Amino acid sequence: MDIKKLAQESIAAKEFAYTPYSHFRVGAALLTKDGGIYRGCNIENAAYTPTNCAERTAFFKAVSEGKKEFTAIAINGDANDYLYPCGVCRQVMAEFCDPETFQVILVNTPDDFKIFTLEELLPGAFTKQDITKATGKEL
Ligand SMILES: O=c1ccn([C@H]2C[C@H](O)[C@@H](CO)O2)c(=O)[nH]1
Ligand SMILES: [Zn+2]
Repeated sequence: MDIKKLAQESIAAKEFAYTPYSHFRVGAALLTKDGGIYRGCNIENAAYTPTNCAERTAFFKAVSEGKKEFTAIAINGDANDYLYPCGVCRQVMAEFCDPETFQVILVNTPDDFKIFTLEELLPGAFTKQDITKATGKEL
């Protein structure tokens, strides 16, 4: 999968963003290990806190359809700059992705992006391995 294509998908994913409060649209394109792409957009709410970020929308769509292995996510916001995922979304990524290899691609334009590993963005994340260590239970 070429990065430019995933970057374009993240921009296209903003189309259905539901943002009557912030007017700030975010799109994400999540690449599965088997080459599928799940798009996500942010979905806001009058009560504010139920708002779902684009990144989590993409993850939850994929997981709800049985996908649990991912290689990369591209993210694009309306800011004309790189948009870094929030802490909650980083933690959701850590649940499903290998921190050393999963690529987080911050898209400014299809030709202008920055790539980080998840480990760089959320070093030492708390994961199910920590629970296994503490309880001896394989999860
Ligand atoms: O990484 C981010 C950061 C923000 N937002 C959304 C949440 C809210 O709808 C709007 C303004 O914070 O942008 C995302 O979807 N992803
Ligand atoms: Zn988020």
